[in-house]
Amino acid sequence: MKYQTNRKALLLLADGTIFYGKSVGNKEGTAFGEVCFNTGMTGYQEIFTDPSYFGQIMVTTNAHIGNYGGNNEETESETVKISGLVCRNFSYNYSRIRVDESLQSFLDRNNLFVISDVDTRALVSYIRDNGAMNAIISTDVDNVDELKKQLAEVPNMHGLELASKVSTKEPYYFGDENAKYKVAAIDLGIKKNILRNMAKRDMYIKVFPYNASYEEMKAWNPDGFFLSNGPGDPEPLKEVIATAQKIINDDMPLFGICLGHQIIALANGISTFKMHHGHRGINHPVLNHGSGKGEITSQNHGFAVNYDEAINNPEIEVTHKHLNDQTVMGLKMKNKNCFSVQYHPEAGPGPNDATYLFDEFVDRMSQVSV
Ligand SMILES: NC(=O)CC[C@H](N)C(=O)O
Repeated sequence: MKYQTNRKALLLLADGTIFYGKSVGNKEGTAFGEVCFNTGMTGYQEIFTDPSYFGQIMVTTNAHIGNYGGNNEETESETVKISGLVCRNFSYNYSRIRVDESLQSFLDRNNLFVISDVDTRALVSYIRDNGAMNAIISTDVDNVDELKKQLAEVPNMHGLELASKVSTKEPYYFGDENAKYKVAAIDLGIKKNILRNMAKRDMYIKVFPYNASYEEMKAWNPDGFFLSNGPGDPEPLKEVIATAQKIINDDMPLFGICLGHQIIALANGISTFKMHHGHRGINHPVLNHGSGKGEITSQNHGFAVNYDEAINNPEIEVTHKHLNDQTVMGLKMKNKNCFSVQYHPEAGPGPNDATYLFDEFVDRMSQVSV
C-alpha cells in the first residue's frame, strides 16, 4: 500500500534548529524526547521496543526503514518504547518470508508518530557536533513558537529517573523452573534477549520490580543476581544502588548490563556522567583486556562510568574499554563475585561476539554452588 506523504512535518531541536520532513501515513501528530541516533543498518524493531530508549526520539541512519517488515519475535519488550521516530525513507512496502505485518501497521498499533524525508545525514552530523538535546517532532509546522514553549517543558535527560516507568509492577518468571540455576533479575527495563540468553544457559529467572528489596529477592533463594539495562540517568536510582551494595556485601554472584553496569559502578563510589551524544549502534569496537582481543559490540547508552575513578579504585579492575573513545566498557570487582559491561552481549540487534559473558555468569554461579 502506497501512501501519499504530503503532510509537512518538522523536527525542532532545543537550540532552535529546524529540520523539515513529512508525516508517515499522512498523520497529524507531535512527540517529544531527547533526540538520539542509532547507526545499525538492521534491527529496527528490536531498537524501537528496547525499554532503554524510553523517552527518546530515535533517528535511524539507514536510508530505508520498514523494508523488511515487522516480526513479532523481533521485539525486545511488549510495546514500542521510543517516543518518536525520524527517518530518511519510510518503506510502506516490504518483502521478506518471515513477516507478520508491515512496520507501518506495527507502529500504528503502538501509536508511534513517525516523520520521514528528513535529511538524516545532516541531522546526525549536527547532533555529533552539538551533542544530544531535547527535540520535538510535529505536523504543526506553522506554529513554531508554540512548539518551542512545549519543548521548553520537556525534562532534561541529565538527572532523570525513568527506570520506574518501564519496570514490571509484579514479579514474573522466565525459563524452565527445573533449570540448574535460579537468577533474581532486577528489572530496570530488561530486554527479552537477555532473558532468552539466560534461559538458554540453564537459568530460571524471576524478574523483580526495580524497587524490590534485597530481602524479598533473597527469600526466593537465587544462585545469582542480575541488574538489567534501562532508560534514564542511573544516578537518581538510590534505592537500587543500595540494593546492589547489599548483594555485593553478601558476595552473591552479580552481573550487570548497561544501566546495571552503571549502578554497580555507583555502588562502588564511582560516578557516572552524561556523554556528549552517546553510543548507539551495532558495530562498536571494544578491547577485552583479559583476552587481548577485540569484540564488535551492540551499544545503546548516553551515560558512562568515570574512567579515572574506575582505574584508581582499589576494589575495581577495568576489564574492557571502547576503542573509539577509550571509555569504560567493563568492570569486575577484585574481591567480590561481581562483574558488568556497558555494552549489550545479548545483541538483539547486533553481533554475538560477547555472549561468553553469560557463560562467565554461569561459571561464577557454579563455583559458588559446589
Ligand atoms: N541501555 C541502557 O541500559 C542505557 C543505560 C542508560 N540509560 C544510558 O543511557 O546510559
